[in-house]
Amino acid sequence: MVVASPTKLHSEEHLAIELPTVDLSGDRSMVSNLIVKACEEYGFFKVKNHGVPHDIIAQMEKESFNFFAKPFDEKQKVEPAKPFGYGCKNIGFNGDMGEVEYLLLNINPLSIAERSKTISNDPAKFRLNHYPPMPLLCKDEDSSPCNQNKVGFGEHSDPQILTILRSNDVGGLQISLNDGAWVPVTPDPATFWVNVGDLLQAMTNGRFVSVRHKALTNSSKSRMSMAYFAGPPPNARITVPPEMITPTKPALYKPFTWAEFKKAAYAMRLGDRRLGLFRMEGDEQVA
Ligand SMILES: O=C(O)CCC(=O)C(=O)O
Ligand SMILES: [Fe+2]
Repeated sequence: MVVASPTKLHSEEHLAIELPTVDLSGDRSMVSNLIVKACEEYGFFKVKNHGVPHDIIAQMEKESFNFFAKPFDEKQKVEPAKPFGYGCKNIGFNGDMGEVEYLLLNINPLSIAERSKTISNDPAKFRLNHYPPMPLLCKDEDSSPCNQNKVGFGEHSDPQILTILRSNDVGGLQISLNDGAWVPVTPDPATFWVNVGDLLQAMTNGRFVSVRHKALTNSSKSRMSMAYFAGPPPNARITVPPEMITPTKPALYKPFTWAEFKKAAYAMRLGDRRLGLFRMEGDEQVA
């Protein structure tokens, strides 16, 4: 893995960074070390040689495009996304909007939970996001060229343990570094991205970072992303292994259950820092 030092691009807010890539066919202990480092540094990494057959992914992408190409009335015949179904522009329940339409699906219960003690199928969420092409926005009323991509999915972190994300070959995803700079993620349809979610940040006492990210639309091409959100069972208590709590690194968060966290998250806006609600008393940090 090579992580190049950041270099400024022409646009002030974007950094060109080579994000960590983990080759899952590599030596297991090396793979683990790379994953830990990536989760600490970025909360985000790419996996290659993941073993999911290309033709299955291609078929899923084709079926997803077929669904979103249907007339709006027809798509609306699917249940509204509460919690599973079709949604358009409205993201969540608190007024967040984006240039995205999506399908939230439940996952075959046998597929994941049988293989994992931590990840639950209760309910497991799979999300298809479709970002139709959108004309560029103009910055000001003056004569400067129109060069701003519209936001498809606004800035947020994912609440679960981790997310496995994949898109077609159209760019748009950006991740935020600790200092707030945005890094565009180069699309790579043969690979998956893994995002650390809020729960994993809490479970590691802040050692792994829940990556903030957003997706912009493209001006001429449709973008399609697929995300699997891995969460625990609702009554799971989110705790930190004792060895991760030390005098110099005291517990950052009060214990909570996933059900409590979800309830709090559903009452907040997409971009709110939910973990802030569970910080230990007297800790003035936001998340
Ligand atoms: O479309 C993307 O690449 C990101 C989507 C996303 O962040 C989400 O569904 O939570
Ligand atoms: Fe996300």
